[in-house]
Amino acid sequence: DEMDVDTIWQDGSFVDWDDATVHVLTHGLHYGSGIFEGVRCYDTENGPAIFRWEEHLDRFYQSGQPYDMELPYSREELTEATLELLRREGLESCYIRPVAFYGYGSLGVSPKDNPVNVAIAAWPWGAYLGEEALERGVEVMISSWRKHASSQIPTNAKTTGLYVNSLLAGEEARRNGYTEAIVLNKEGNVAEGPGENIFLVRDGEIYTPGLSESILDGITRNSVIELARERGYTVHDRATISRGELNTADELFFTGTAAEVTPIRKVDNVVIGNGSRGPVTEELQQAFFDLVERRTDAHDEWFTYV
Ligand SMILES: Cc1[nH+]cc(COP(=O)(O)O)c(CN[C@@H](CCC(=O)O)C(=O)O)c1O
Repeated sequence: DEMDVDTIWQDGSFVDWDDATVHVLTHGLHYGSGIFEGVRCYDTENGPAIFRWEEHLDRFYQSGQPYDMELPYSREELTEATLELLRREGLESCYIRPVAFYGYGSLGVSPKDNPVNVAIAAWPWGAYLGEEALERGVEVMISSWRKHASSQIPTNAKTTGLYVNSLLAGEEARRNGYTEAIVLNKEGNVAEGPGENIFLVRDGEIYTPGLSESILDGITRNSVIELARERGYTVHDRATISRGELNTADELFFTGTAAEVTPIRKVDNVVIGNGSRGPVTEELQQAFFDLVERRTDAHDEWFTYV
């Protein structure tokens, strides 16, 4: 395949990439009844290392909870399968995609006794929003689609079906010539990106929406908050950010496993700060990459070496 990866772990065994298929009457395909994770492995000075695997695994199991979806594999089994997959494929810097879903059985909204299927794939994945984005930043649009409220669907679960909200918002932005969207919540305050959390810098202090704003509890978000506080920044990690504050921000940036730390340089064609990566963003982006590529021995407990 084009990703130059031959095998996928599926329901307990390693299968050829082309054979990793499901039945068209799979429950998850019809009703979005699946959960997934996005994890990065970095090629570090001490060899390939998966960033915060334990926290991603925690969230993977937790994401199934609202749907009574119990994964039929232990943490050890999923961890060993992932390490074995990366070793077999000789993957060093890569993106890991665990997914679980109600499988083939009865149809109808209730998953009844349909099996829970689990797969883990991995492939090389570069800068999520484009190589130049990390340095120059991206131009975003505030989507006309709002984020679903956490009272309607648990926004802290990475539910596959929910990502049609992200698709609607992100494609609307790209259709209009922007790279990515910002999604407001039903109160009209800032939630996050379609696949990223968002941070705002103003007068040297850092703000990011909290869980009450209907966001995903991002692992990169939490890591960057810790890195910022270690560097003496005041971080308001349960902020309510109004739409208007985006325009008067000194700096804005996205965080995510795929997006890493991506500056935002324009919102709806309004220039943010100096119109490129801001100084605080650059400092935290550099700290993040120094950390994940192990040019520092800080937070070694965040790394699972392959
Ligand atoms: C809605 C959403 N919010 C925030 C984040 C950042 O969370 P974290 O990765 O734990 O820092 C992600 C991850 N988005 C994943 C899926 C991207 C995709 O295109 O699929 C990712 O970054 O892997 C989200 O999907």
